[in-house]
Amino acid sequence: MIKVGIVGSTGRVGSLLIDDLANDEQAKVGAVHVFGEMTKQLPENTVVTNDMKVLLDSSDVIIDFSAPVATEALLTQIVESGNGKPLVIATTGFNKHQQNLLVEASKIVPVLYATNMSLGVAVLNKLVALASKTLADFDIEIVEQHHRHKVDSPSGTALTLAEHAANARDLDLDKVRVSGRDGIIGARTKDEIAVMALRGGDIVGRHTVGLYNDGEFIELNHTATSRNTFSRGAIKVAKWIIGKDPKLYSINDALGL
Ligand SMILES: NC(=O)C1=CN([C@@H]2O[C@H](COP(=O)(O)OP(=O)(O)OC[C@H]3O[C@@H](n4cnc5c(N)ncnc54)[C@H](OP(=O)(O)O)[C@@H]3O)[C@@H](O)[C@H]2O)C=CC1
Ligand SMILES: O=C(O)C1=N[C@H](C(=O)O)C[C@H](O)C1
Repeated sequence: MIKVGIVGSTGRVGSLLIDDLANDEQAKVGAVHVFGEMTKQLPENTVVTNDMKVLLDSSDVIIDFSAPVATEALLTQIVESGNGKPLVIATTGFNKHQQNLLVEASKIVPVLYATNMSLGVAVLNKLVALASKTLADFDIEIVEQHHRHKVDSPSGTALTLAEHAANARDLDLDKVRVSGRDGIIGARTKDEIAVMALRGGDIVGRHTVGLYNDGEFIELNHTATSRNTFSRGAIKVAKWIIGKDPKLYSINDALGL
């Protein structure tokens, strides 16, 4: 059995990972990193720790749905020690330093980073690239909606969708991204890509990429209706990444897209 180590094990998705792994025939929970208190019943012999080294030593692969500072501690442990285990990183909201650490860690162990672990969003990214390139005159606007507890904005998925749109048009997203409109801001500029966030209730995750022109528009939408979509997607790619060479992989590599 593959022993999975979980960072963010007490969280909304981490908790589902524990449930999904209890029903998996190839993988089980080997160890959990606990920051606060673990109240959930764990399988017998699960290693419970607040030490990233112990977590790594007790696991064959790590799945991380946590917070940027927690992922940073995991990555730092690997970069400073020069060894570790394959990583599946799903946490969003990283700063530049944390993004660099991800790249450094991927020179030591295989790392798959995906801002969204669903098959649907992986395909949506491709559709957005195609539509953005083909419909070159259309205005691109992205809206994401999430539950009231989400702490980062805009979502990692929305930023990844925006990157696909910008890259397809040879634009630098940092230069063209708009994150708010308020007051007499002037007319929309041709290349800008707005990424707007709504928060409320228990919305699992909804992303809409609109391409608007005079006389017609297209809206490409993905809605996650269950958080298990993410936990099960992460378990699938965790099985795939074991045995791979150190490198930064995308979810498309794992899904063969
Ligand atoms: N890529 C994808 O498909 C998806 C990504 N996500 C991302 O995953 C992350 C987690 O989401 P979600 O489960 O909803 O969040 P939660 O807030 O429910 O869970 C966060 C987890 O991280 C732990 N944590 C927080 N701070 C620290 C810290 N300083 N050190 C160690 N552990 C810490 C929490 O522990 P404690 O309970 O003790 O506070 C908790 O276990 C977010 O970044 C979210 O955007 C979410 C869904 C899908
Ligand atoms: O925090 C969440 O819930 C989600 N976060 C991810 C993101 O920021 O894109 C993925 C998903 O939309 C749910």
